[in-house]
Amino acid sequence: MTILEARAAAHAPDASDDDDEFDRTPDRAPGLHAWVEQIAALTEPDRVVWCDGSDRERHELTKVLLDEGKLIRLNGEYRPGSYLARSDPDDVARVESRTFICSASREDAGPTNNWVDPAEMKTELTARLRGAMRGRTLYVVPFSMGPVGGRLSKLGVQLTDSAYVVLSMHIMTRVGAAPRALIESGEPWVKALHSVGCPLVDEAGVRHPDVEWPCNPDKYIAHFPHEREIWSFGSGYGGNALLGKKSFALRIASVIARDEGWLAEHMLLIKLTSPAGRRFHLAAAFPSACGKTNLAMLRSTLPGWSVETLGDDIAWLRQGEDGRLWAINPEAGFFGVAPGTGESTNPNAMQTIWGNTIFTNAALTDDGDVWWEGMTAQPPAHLVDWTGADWTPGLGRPAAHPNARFTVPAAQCPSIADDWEAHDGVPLDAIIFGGRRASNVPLVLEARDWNHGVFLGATIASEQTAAAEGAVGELRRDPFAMLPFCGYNMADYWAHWVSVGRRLGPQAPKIFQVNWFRKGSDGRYLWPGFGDNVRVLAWIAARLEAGNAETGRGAGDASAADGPLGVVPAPGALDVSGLDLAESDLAELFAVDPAAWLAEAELTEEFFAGFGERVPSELHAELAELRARLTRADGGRP
Ligand SMILES: Nc1nc2c(ncn2[C@@H]2O[C@H](COP(=O)(O)OP(=O)(O)OP(=O)(O)O)[C@@H](O)[C@H]2O)c(=O)[nH]1
Ligand SMILES: O=C([O-])CC(=O)C(=O)O
Ligand SMILES: [Mn+2]
Repeated sequence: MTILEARAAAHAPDASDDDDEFDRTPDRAPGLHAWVEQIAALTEPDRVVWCDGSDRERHELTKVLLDEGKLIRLNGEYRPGSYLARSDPDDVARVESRTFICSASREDAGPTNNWVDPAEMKTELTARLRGAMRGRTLYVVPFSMGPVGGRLSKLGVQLTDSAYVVLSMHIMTRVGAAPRALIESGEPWVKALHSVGCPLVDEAGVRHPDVEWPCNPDKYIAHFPHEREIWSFGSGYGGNALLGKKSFALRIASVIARDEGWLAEHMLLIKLTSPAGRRFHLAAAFPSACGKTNLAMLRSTLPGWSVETLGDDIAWLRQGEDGRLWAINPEAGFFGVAPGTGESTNPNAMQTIWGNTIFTNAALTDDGDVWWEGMTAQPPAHLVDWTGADWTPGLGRPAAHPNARFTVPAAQCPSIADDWEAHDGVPLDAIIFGGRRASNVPLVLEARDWNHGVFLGATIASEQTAAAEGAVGELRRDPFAMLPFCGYNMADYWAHWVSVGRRLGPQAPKIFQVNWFRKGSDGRYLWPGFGDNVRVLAWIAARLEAGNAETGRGAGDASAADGPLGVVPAPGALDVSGLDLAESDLAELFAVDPAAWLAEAELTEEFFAGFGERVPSELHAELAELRARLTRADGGRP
């Protein structure tokens, strides 16, 4: 039965007898079948539809959403096959305060996660889910994270009562018969249950009209790492509802990775090619809305250098038979930040979203296209803003929500690498950590060794962005850009990184830290960023070449010098030719104020103390080493 037929049947008088598609599904995966039946009995949807990921399904879901007024069709002349969704104004970003890691003990979740006893959480959520899908359709969405059947790939099934979520899962993951067949053949898989928590029929059996963006003021994004399960209730927003992404590929996968000896990371993945044709694979972890998608799609301003895109948000890293660390992007699409994305900043993203794109919370132009702040230098004279209200420039409020997003297939990206779906992934040469820091953190530095790199990752702080609730601009620790995404105790996660490095030994990727966001005393960004970030990548490549030539690490060739924080470019080693960059700004980009850093070291000590005994001794040793170097740089004052 197709989705439209199922809906028609459900509205026919005697539909209830044969509308359950799953009754006619052969019971080859009793776990899956029984689970779907159990959730259907609990949530009481009008019907259950098994999704196959086909184009036909996509068209039918789109028609349903258009008919229900939940999508607006954009002008096909400008944006073929594309739609705009407007969310509830209270459902626009991830809800970290309502995100839970329900491990067996509070200590396993650690001090950075919200913890609730798993049995208690299931009892509470079961009550919330009772009848939660009344009047709606329960979609069963089998999917693969990573290419279907790939060595590093993993399987999941999302149950959801949102057609918008199914359409988005079509783009962001590999949905369909192939992952379902693997699940039915007995491969392990992750249960991902999602409901917007907004039934259309109340307890008395009275049907209520639907709304443009159903959701519930009470939200739960709950993870059960031991059972490898996700229960998400009350939100339709991407990071809370597209459960393959942050919930599975990071929170649950980080636990699987700990148990299996690999790494699930909040990292973009790129291939960098030098003028001499040398190729480097780099992964970079930046907190939400701190430049991953932009770096992943970088268009080089340095002649001869190029960047190809492999992934823009998540990377799974695993040691290969050759002893090196190999990486895949487990996703199939991009869920990118729209504001700030324009021809001048990210032309590859602008070309990627030429069509077949779902926009959420963008503004609508009078001729049926989308617009957001930063798409063009001048806004159109009139828009309908993300809330559906009329908008004209000068109103003093943005037309698009600051966390407006585009959802688009990765294959449409003009800079996508040929091998982005390679089953074994790509061998990694370097790992980069970064954050949004107006002060203190230099443009780039290189870790002295793996453990120093783990220390750099563990101590990242970044200014809050609109990607999650909270005060934008406030500085917070975001170790490894994983603060909201680590599915277990963050200190254990650091220890896991240390142990992975030990296993990789000399084959480990080199580790770097970058900061595109340093500001001058006048408040302007000191570094041009975007395409010019390739200049930093070129220096990193030079360091990788130097590392290959030498046996050891650290400074020791013409490209680098030793600094208190790490290895930095030697004078002249960073190519800034043709940039309008004052000598004083360049100096400021690398300035290290030992007093400010000693104060930051104090805060790091406090931060580590919050994790107690579980912090690996290697990180305490790195902190001691940092303080010693800073004290020497400060003229030896204690
Ligand atoms: N000044 C400056 N801004 C940048 C740079 N790179 C990205 N940005 C801006 O930072 C914001 C977020 O960039 P994204 O690339 O979407 O960030 P992200 O890390 O992919 O965000 P998530 O998808 O939320 O994880 C956008 O407004 C960008 O325009 C840069 O090099 N310099
Ligand atoms: O997960 C989301 O909602 C969007 C995203 O990429 C992030 O916040 O890091
Ligand atoms: Mn992104």
